[in-house]
Amino acid sequence: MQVVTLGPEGTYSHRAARAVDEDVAFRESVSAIVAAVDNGEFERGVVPIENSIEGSVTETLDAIADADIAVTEEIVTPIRHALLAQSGNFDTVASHSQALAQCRSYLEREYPDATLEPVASTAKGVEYAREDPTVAGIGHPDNADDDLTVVAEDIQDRSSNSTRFFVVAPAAERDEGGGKSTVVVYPNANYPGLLLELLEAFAERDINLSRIESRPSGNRLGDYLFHIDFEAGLYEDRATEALADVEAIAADGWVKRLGSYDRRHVVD
Ligand SMILES: O=C(O)C(=O)C[C@]1(C(=O)O)C=C[C@@H](O)C=C1
Repeated sequence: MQVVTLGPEGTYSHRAARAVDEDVAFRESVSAIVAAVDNGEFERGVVPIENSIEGSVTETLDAIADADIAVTEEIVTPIRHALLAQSGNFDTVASHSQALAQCRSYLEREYPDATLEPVASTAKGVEYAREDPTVAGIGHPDNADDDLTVVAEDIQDRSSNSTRFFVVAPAAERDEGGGKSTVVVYPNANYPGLLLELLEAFAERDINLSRIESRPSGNRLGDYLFHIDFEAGLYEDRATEALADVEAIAADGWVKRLGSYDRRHVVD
C-alpha cells in the first residue's frame, strides 16, 4: 500500500510514513497530501499535526477540516535537528518554518546575522544547501553525505522536541475502535458559555480531552471551528453520549467525526 507524505525524500514526515509502509510517494504540501487521499489517489497519507515546541501545524488542521477523510492512527516521533552545510561558511539557513522556529534560540545565539529562509520542508532546505555553499539546511542528520556535513547536532531549543503525525485514509475507513478520537466541530453560533457547554459534554462523562484548538472558520471574523482530541473510542457509550450533546450544541453547524485510533511511537 503506497503512502503519500511531505517530500522530498529525507523529511521527518518521510521517516514517520515509513512506519506505515516502505512504499512512499511525495507531495510538496500538506494540503496536496490530504487532497490526494481525499480524491482516492492514495490509501494512506501521513501529515504533521502538532509539535511539542511550536504547537499546531495549522495547514494540516485546515486541510483535514475541509476534506472528507479518516484519521486511522497517530505517530509520535522525536525531532532532533542537525545543521547541515557544505562548510561552516554560509549566510542563509533554509528549512521548514516549523524547524526554523524549533531552533530559534540556537540560531539567534550562534548565527544572529544569518538570513532565515522558510521552504516547503526540511529536506527541501537540505537540497538547497547541497546546491549552494552559502546555504545551510536544518533537518535530520541522516541527510548528511560526502557533500554535506553536519555542522552541529541537536540544535532544537528543547531536547524533548517531538512531533505528532496523523495517518489519514479515505472516509470509508473511519473506525470506532481505539483509545483516542478526533472530531471537528463547527457550532455556527456565538453566545456566552458555548465553549463551556462543549467542554462539559466531555467532562460530565469523565472523558479527558488531550487537545482543543480553535481555527477561524473563514466565514467571518470571530467565527471558529474547534478541533477536539479526546481519550475515548467512538465505540464507547460515554463518547456516543458526549457527541450527541455536541451535535445538539452544533445544530446550526456540523460535527465531523474523523475516527478513533491508537498511538505508535517511531524512534529512529
Ligand atoms: O519538513 C519536514 O521534514 C516535515 O516533515 C514537516 C515538519 C512539520 O511540519 O512540523 C515535521 C516535523 C518537524 O516538526 C519539522 C517539520
